[in-house]
Amino acid sequence: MVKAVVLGAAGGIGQPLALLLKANPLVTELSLYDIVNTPGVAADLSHISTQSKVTGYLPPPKGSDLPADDGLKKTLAGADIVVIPAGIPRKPGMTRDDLFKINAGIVRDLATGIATTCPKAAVLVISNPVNSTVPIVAEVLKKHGVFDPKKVFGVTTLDVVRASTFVAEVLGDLSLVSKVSVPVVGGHSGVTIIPLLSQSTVPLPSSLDQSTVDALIKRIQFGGDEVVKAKDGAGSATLSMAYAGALFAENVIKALKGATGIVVPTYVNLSAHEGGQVIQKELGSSIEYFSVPVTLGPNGVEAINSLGSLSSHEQSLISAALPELQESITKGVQFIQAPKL
Ligand SMILES: NC(=O)C1=CN([C@@H]2O[C@H](COP(=O)(O)OP(=O)(O)OC[C@H]3O[C@@H](n4cnc5c(N)ncnc54)[C@H](O)[C@@H]3O)[C@@H](O)[C@H]2O)C=CC1
Ligand SMILES: O=C([O-])CC(=O)C(=O)O
Repeated sequence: MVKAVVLGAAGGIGQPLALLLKANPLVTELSLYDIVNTPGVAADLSHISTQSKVTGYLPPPKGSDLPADDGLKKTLAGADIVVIPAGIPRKPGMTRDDLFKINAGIVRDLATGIATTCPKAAVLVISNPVNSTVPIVAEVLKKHGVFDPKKVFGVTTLDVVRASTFVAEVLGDLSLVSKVSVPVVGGHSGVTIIPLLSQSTVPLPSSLDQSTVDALIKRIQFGGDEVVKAKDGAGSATLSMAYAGALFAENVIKALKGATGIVVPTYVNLSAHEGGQVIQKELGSSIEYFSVPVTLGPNGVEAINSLGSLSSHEQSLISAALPELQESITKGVQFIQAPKL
């Protein structure tokens, strides 16, 4: 039995993500929460002929005697996995960090619901800026004494999905896409996104000139901007993100149910894991959060794996990413530990 929850389920990502989870035979119960429209989305999905029972909740109406988190808590009760795509998306000209002002508070409140209702659930954070929202979730859970570093994940799967697609395009053969896997490490914004092209399962030809490789790295790092620009004010990636989020959620669910050997990059707390401490040493940095290849297991993160052998260019990309990543992590941690009045 697996109860999956989507918080922000009526949004651009939330709806197609909920659809993909409803279509997933591993999910037996699907519960949806948003501040608008969830009863309609849930009713619509509930007619799909798969086994999962679907429910949708809202906050109580204005003037209600019910506590403000009543709908949230009903949604979260008994959850095994909670996926969070709640919050505003970018418009052209904005950075992901520009979303912090609004999304930090949204994620904090949702994390409080998780801490008090389903503290053992796996929490998959999609809301941007992921580099800060994951530390926010962790700090809220710590405050309630229920933080399990094995169970909090920043979803960076879209970067991995993009890397496969763009590499296959450069190779000139999209049919290769299912064979191409590239670890993407670091964080989830601009220069903090570091595709380890030297470890691509389908190697790039050595004849490829450096400017093509540089352009490929840049396209993976700024793939989100490509979509924001094309949507021209109507938001950011939603469908590809729903695909990526459902893929990552499925891997977590499979591992929770006992599947072994699933290795995926995800943005996690490093210092809580032995393998994470090894990476910190390798990086020469005490950075607390980093996207790394992780082995999943029945308790969440089973092990943090090595970054593997890096080219000197990849090492320099990591060095360039660390200051921005550290700043975003500190901003998220301070938002909970030392909130400004
Ligand atoms: N991690 C990643 O790779 C990616 C992350 N994102 C991020 O995902 C987030 C959502 O993006 P979209 O779905 O396109 O936005 P959207 O605006 O279409 O949907 C967001 C939903 O969140 C809901 N919401 C707002 N406050 C809430 C609250 N307190 N509780 C519950 N729900 C609430 C809204 O009502 C809305 O339905 C954005 O922050 C975006 O930047 C987007 C693409 C990729
Ligand atoms: O670019 C954005 O704002 C949304 C996002 O995180 C992505 O598409 O990678």
